[in-house]
Amino acid sequence: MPDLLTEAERQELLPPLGVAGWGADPTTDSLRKIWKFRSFSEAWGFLSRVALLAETRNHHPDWRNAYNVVDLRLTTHSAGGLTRLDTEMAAAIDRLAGAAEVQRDQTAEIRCLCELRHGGRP
Ligand SMILES: C[C@H](O)[C@H](O)[C@H]1CNC2=NC(N)=NC(=O)C2=N1
Repeated sequence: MPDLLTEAERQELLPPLGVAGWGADPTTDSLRKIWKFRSFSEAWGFLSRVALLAETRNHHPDWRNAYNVVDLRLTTHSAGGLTRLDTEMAAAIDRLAGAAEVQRDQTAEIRCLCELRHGGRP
């Protein structure tokens, strides 16, 4: 089983991920990132690539997809928190996202293209 990150490892590994738009979800000790793609098709392409990566690494994200938005969390369930599997997977996922807008404020409501139908401004 992978070891939980030590405090020193967190201080080394997490800040660069923060710069890349990953947030720390304190309640579940996980990394979270939210992408907004130009279409559902692009979001689904990304999900497919991440799914294949997850299978090859046997390490799986917890995620939600609403139309063009992907909201993804990484944690190591068996260890009960963050391990190197998560930080390494976060970096690998970043290489798969392509052209997508990152929603950095994770406290803001998630707005997807579907709201256009209701007169919203995504
Ligand atoms: C049996 C199998 O190795 C485990 O269930 C794996 C699969 N994928 C996993 N993914 C994640 N994120 N955490 C785990 O603990 C985990 N465990």
